Amino acid sequence: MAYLIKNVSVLGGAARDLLIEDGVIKEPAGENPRNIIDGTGLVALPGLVDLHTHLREPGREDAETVETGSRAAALGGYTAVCAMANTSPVADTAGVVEQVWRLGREAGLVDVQPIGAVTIGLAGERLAELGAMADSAATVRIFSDDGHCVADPRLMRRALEYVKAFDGVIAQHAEEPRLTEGAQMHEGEVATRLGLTGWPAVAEEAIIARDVLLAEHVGSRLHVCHLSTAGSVEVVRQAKARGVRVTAEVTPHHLVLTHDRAESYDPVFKVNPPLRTADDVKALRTALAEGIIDVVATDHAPHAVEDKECEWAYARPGMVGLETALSVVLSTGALTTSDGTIDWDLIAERMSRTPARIAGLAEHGHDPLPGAPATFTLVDPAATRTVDATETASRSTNNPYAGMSLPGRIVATFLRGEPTVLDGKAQK
Ligand SMILES: NC(=O)N[C@@H](CC(=O)O)C(=O)O
Ligand SMILES: [Zn+2]
Ligand SMILES: [Zn+2]
Repeated sequence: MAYLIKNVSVLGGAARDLLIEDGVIKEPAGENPRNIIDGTGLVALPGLVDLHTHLREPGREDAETVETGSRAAALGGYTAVCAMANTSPVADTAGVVEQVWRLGREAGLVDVQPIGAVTIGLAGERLAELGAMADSAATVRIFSDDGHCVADPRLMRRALEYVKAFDGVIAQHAEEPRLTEGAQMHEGEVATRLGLTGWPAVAEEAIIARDVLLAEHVGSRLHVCHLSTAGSVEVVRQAKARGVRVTAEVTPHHLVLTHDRAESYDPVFKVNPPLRTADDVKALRTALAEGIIDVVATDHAPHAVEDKECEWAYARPGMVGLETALSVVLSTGALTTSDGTIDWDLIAERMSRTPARIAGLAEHGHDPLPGAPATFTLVDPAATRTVDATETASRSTNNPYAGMSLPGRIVATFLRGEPTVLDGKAQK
């Protein structure tokens, strides 16, 4: 079906019309199609790409499935998500990554690109079959033991060496396990006051420092998951200045929430790495604007009610984030031009083009202009909404923004010319 989008601003530019036909964007000419979308006041962005999503299938379909997570992603303006490997069974074989990839195709809401585990069962002892996953139908290029750190430096080195052959990348959950035993939240004054065991910033920074040296030594690609401290920013800054092939992501929640949220003892705020200090938040925003942090990635981590609505110490870490990511980023004002207006080009860079490039997703990250694949999203930047945790396509409601008023609303999302979202509603 063809669509005509009238009067839409592409990346903040002057209003124009776009024809969506045969899976691509065209210059409108001749007879107009019957389906017309009024784009007045809307901004077209390349479909967002998430490098870090937990879809929970196989194994915890009560918390999320590939389909429900894909729907949440489309509603958040995403057209591709990279699915983390910490499922049950773990995505550490060609069979499991192909299963996730196939479920994503069947759901048809976003492209689901599986991430493969680095080590068998995420146990940190033996390398998984990285080559078989790379050669599989899922063509895995990103490998991660996320949820766990590849703590053994020899294994990390081997993994970096191995993926170099096919330009793969190791995405590290940077957490020195000996420094975070029993940790419940960020190590600092709030943890001291609440009497909770702390997760010190240096547990993250020490691993990132080690890994950039390993990546430099091997000449391979390292990606730092959910970077959360000002010190980590400095380690990455120095490594980039030396030419190390390192990229880094920040989550929306680490850009707005701080460790004092734990004072509520509400486990919805329990997450790894933990919410940090206001100074860290400031440093992360600046680093994202500068490009020391390359991308925003959601770390969408849905959890079933019984794993969240319990005592803080027993609750699983993680929070949902796909449906609110763009709004949260807009709310920070971090990606603005010198006159304070939203820098849509920079948003496209951090949330679509760069993640697409890191993941090797050639069909994503293209500006929505004639000639490009019709894989894009339409945002209403003037809209505001109050977040309701239960109004979600996700199976889980562990939403830390509940009750907050956030700017921006996704009006439509298209994947290869097919609408996955129209009028803010999922089409499948
Ligand atoms: N971020 C989290 O707190 N939890 C993630 C794992 C992870 O990203 O480390 C999860 O799988 O629930
Ligand atoms: Zn992690
Ligand atoms: Zn994660």
